[in-house]
Amino acid sequence: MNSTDDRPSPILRNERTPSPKPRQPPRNNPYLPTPTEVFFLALYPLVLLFGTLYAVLSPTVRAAPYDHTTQSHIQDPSLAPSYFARKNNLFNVLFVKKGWGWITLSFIGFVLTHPSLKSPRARVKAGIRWGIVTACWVFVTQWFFGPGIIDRGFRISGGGCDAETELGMKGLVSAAACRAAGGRWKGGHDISGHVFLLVLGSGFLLQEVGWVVGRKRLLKEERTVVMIDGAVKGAELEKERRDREEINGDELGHGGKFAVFVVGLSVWMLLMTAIYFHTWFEKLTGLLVALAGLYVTYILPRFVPAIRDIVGLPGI
Ligand SMILES: CCCCCCCCCCCCCCCC(=O)SCCNC(=O)CCNC(=O)[C@H](O)C(C)(C)COP(=O)(O)O
Ligand SMILES: Nc1ncnc2c1ncn2[C@@H]1O[C@H](COP(=O)(O)O)[C@@H](OP(=O)(O)O)[C@H]1O
Repeated sequence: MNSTDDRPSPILRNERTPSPKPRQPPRNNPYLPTPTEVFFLALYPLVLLFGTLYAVLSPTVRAAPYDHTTQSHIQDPSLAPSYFARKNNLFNVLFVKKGWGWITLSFIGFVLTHPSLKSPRARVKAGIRWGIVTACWVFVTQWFFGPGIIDRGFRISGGGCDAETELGMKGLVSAAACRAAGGRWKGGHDISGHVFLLVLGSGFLLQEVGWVVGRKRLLKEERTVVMIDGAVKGAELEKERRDREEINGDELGHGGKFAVFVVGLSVWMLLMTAIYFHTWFEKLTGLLVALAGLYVTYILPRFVPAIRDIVGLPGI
């Protein structure tokens, strides 16, 4: 025999041959959304794509006169292609224009009524995450050490207020100030505030409600987290023992149902924005800025333990 191993075979040695280990499915990547999250996130670009294609292909929408400066159809009810193409439609005035208020209200309703969120610790952490997404909303749409990021982006990309040159009025650095002075805010890249708000707000509610309510029933998959020593573990490991003794937390409840209604309405209005307003590129940048906010709030803490200690993860 040519073999260099001159020990008797395992059978002769009376040793057990090692049984092959059952194959574990590969762990989800802590730096990326889980497959279920990817499924829900993919709905946003699909809605935007569908709306944009619908606008291009629909004879009614194509035939309606369009103003490229305001990025909307002519608002005269007899010329607008649909009720939803008008800025003064009730859904826009009462829902989207007060959008962050509705998102906040439904979130508070869910947190205060759901049995899984009874512990003060879970409520405080959920409140901190609300603070982060709210800060994103404030910075992008309202104020960012001066004008919000949308208004700053508009000016940086070459836009401005025509009243500044035509009427010689200085300092009209936001769309609101420009319009208040009777000017037209034109010429720049106008990140869609509607797309941003609707994606950020509904994505926030889906995370907060989905991981609490669907964790046991719908989502059999695990979120993974990076521990201080660099090891990748399942996020459930960090759930407090007391919280693991399961409270019957897989029912939506009234708060959850209201939040799902707000998410549904947001997706509907997103589709309306996609069909009747903005260029495809402005909708895309609105989407990307919102996704960046969701990434910072929900994925970043999975791989930065120090941040996870403060903000937690929904449902953990
Ligand atoms: C670490 C620094 C933190 C900085 C900020 C932290 C948070 C400060 C507190 C902010 C108050 C939050 C209040 C929450 C309750 C409400 O939201 S009530 C207000 C209701 N208003 C809205 O929801 C307005 C929503 N509308 C818009 O954002 C814009 O109209 C738009 C939809 C983005 C589009 O604008 P257009 O003008 O139509 O283009
Ligand atoms: N789904 C929708 N329904 C009605 N108006 C919409 C809309 N989406 C966008 N708009 C309007 O289009 C303009 C640009 O929106 P945004 O930049 O926020 O995406 C805004 O006009 P006004 O600012 O004149 O109200 C906004 O009200």
